[in-house]
Amino acid sequence: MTAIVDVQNMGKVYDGGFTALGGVSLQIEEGEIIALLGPNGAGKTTLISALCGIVTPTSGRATVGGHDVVTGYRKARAMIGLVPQEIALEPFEKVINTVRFSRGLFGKRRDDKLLEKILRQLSLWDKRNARIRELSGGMKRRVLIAKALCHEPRVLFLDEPTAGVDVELRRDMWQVVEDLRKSGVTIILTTHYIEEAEAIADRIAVINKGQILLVEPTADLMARMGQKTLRIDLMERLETIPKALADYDLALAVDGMSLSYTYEAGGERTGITRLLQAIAAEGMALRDIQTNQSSLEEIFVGLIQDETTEDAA
Ligand SMILES: Nc1ncnc2c1ncn2[C@@H]1O[C@H](COP(=O)(O)OP(=O)(O)OP(=O)(O)O)[C@@H](O)[C@H]1O
Repeated sequence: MTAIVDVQNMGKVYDGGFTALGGVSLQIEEGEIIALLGPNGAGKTTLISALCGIVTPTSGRATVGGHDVVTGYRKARAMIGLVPQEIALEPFEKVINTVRFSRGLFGKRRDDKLLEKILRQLSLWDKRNARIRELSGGMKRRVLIAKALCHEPRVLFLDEPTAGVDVELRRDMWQVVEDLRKSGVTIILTTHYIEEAEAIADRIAVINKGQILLVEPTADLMARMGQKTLRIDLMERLETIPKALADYDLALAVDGMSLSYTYEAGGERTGITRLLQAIAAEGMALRDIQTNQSSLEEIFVGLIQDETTEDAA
């Protein structure tokens, strides 16, 4: 299958010499949700701005739906819906008019049926005659999505869709994104919230300092890099870790009532069987055991730190 978005070695050096993108390559398949995950200043907005023709790349190339984003700008842009980070809406305009106007900007014929479908999908139909300034922050964001969708794009870019949004609204937004995917739109979103990427993306591209560090299916990333911790609660208090268990890299809790063992969840050998046998051989009685999967957050922080350490070396 050919990628609907194909980025080849794209670079961006801003006037003044700052390299915001240092040769990024990325292929996005039709119908997927991909998250560009990275800290502030990583280059996420620059990348999507370059794909939308707002920023001119200084090297490399990219196509959207087969159209070059620079030489075939109009055709490429017609396939893209962009939901910007900043909420910039006309406060006195009615919801329906602002969305209708956006469609007109793409030279598309007025289509009230389509508008109704989009506004209903985003739970804005009841608010269609409300003025923008009367809406809550979450609704305003949904108006931005409606505006981005009204020219029937096949690819939707969401630049930090839930920045500054409370937890409940964030979940609503995740549902909106999932519903949009079901309607056939390919979605590329930027975020610094790891849990957001984990919750909704099929694949995650980790980006830092203008470089893509990895692109992987969310589940694989969790499985490949995820560590698990086995917590062993003891019946009796331990002063120190017994010598026979010294090879296991165990941590003893401050209260001496539990041991923690960290292992690679995806590894061929976890060492758990041997560890439990060694514990039994020591005559230690167990109260309980539990495992805990490390979150993508820890993985992400680990990746970014590795980069920083390598830079310093
Ligand atoms: N017009 C510009 N001129 C010069 N430097 C810029 C310009 N726009 C962005 N930058 C710089 O490029 C880097 C990448 O910015 P970008 O907005 O792409 O990052 P981001 O990953 O989207 O960050 P955030 O999560 O904070 O939005 C930053 O260091 C930023 O200061």
